[in-house]
Amino acid sequence: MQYPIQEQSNTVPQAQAVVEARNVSRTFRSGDTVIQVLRDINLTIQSGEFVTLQGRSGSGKSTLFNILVGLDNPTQGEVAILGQSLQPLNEAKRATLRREKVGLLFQNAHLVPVLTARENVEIALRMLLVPARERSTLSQEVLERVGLKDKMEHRGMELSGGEQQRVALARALVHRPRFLIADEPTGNLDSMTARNIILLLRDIVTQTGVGLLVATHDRNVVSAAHRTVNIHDGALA
Ligand SMILES: Nc1ncnc2c1ncn2[C@@H]1O[C@H](COP(=O)(O)OP(=O)(O)OP(=O)(O)O)[C@@H](O)[C@H]1O
Repeated sequence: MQYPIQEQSNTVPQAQAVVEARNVSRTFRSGDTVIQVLRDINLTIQSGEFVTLQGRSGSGKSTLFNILVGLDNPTQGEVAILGQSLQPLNEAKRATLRREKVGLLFQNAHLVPVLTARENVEIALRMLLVPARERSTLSQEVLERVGLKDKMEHRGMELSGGEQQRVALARALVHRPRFLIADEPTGNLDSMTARNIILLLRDIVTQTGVGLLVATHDRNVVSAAHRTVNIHDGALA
């Protein structure tokens, strides 16, 4: 059976824009009031690039993230993932592009507590109709990659916060996405555990060539990144 996971290669792919926002603006309407939440955003993340997004609460980070992965539409401008503009695509095609090419990581791991680490990771592959044997092999490989070789058969509820976040990272990476987007991934972790996750993210970017965008207030994440962009009142500084 064919499924859309690329063959693993030891060479990092040539730099390519994994996501590109061009002149993106977003307004919301509340009664007669129009609220401008994003203003003329231009942002490109290349493959192999680790970029952080910093901004105060309410500055527009979540709104931008939703638009970058096609969960919301800009009022003006456009977004392309790997050169494919999202705006002409219908919901089903966007969902497919997201499942195949994008990895999502959040502050909370959101594991299914009664499933094992491996089963939690396999969920991402079930949605891509990957056959059972491949699901198991790919999930084991990526769990090993995030340092959980010995905990694969532990249930989500038996893992520490840092281990759960590693499983969530494995789940976000198992289908070999080209664009990984993370919202405060170290927000719930103690500083030592957070540091390990940051080093792991950096290694993964270098080794796989995934493009990574992280919204964070964590100075250690910012200093590990190649570049930081600041958002203020919906505009990039
Ligand atoms: N659907 C909506 N309707 C009206 N206003 C909205 C809507 N979604 C977001 N906003 C407003 O847009 C602004 C930016 O919200 P957003 O959630 O993007 O900020 P944020 O930077 O992610 O904040 P935080 O760090 O607190 O999560 C806020 O003022 C919010 O109230």
